[in-house]
Amino acid sequence: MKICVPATSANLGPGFDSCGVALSSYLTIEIIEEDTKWTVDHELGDAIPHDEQNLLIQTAQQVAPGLKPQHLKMTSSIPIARGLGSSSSIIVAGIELANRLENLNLTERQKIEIATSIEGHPDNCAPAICGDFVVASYFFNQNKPTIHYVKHYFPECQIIAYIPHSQVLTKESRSVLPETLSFEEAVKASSIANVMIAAVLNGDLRLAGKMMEQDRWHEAYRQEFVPHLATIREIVKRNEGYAAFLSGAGPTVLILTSEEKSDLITFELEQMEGSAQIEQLSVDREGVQVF
Ligand SMILES: Nc1ncnc2c1ncn2[C@@H]1O[C@H](COP(=O)(O)OP(=O)(O)OP(=O)(O)O)[C@@H](O)[C@H]1O
Ligand SMILES: N[C@@H](CCO)C(=O)O
Repeated sequence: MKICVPATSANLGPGFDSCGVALSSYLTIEIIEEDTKWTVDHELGDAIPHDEQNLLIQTAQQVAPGLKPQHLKMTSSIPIARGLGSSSSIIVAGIELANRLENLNLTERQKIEIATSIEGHPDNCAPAICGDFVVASYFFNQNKPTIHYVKHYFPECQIIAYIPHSQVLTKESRSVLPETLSFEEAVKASSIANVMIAAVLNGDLRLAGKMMEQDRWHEAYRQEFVPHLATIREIVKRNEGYAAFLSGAGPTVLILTSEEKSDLITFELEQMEGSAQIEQLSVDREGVQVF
């Protein structure tokens, strides 16, 4: 059995902690055999545990405490701590691992609820589970966690990810956010997000892109982690791309463009100073899959 989970890009500018899109880069978990202890074979570096300390196993055990240990193989093309949902991908894989090994028959909603309670916000894990574009809300109502979510088709476009080689942990990137915003500022920020979402639903990426670049919730506070964002925005604007915005907590910047502008924008990104990997991606429409 193989579990395959897509990368995700959260926020899309003003959809902070709420909107996300699944992308064509994947984490794959393969069950090799039942064993006497948990082992995770991977080549993702020394910081990622090979034993039951791995977040994959921790999550699976949280969902199904009596799980029998397995020998697993993990491969991933989702870079860690770059803003492409690596932590959500592993949490979603852990939930699916427990689901399949214990025949729990978890529904899509139950998986989203579990993943969100671990991750703290639904904008990466919901699209990792559902695929495509997901808008979600998560709040506590009389101490009860409440989730609402809607999956919708994301318009066809070219997606370019500018992925710096340096890592930024979500925790670190959230620590610079303000604790409060004024009522006036919150109304502005929310109206921009509303138009962004409505434009995506209408298939109007030109308008959606304008709104994606007008975020007022988080990007301004995170500038220290993304000194490259301003230059990328100039390149995208000059070449009439749709938008460039911080992917999740950064430092990756996601660029949306039409097919005809994609090669030129990619070429200009490659000429930029600094070390980054540039990948052309597409929208994953399926979410987590088991083969
Ligand atoms: N394949 C993996 N196996 C085990 N743990 C992982 C794996 N991938 C990510 N993690 C854990 O998730 C952490 C990174 O999560 P973090 O939320 O900081 O970044 P991200 O999910 O890549 O970015 P973002 O949430 O902004 O999209 C890693 O430090 C590690 O603890
Ligand atoms: N909405 C989250 C996504 C990263 O986990 C953030 O921007 O901090």
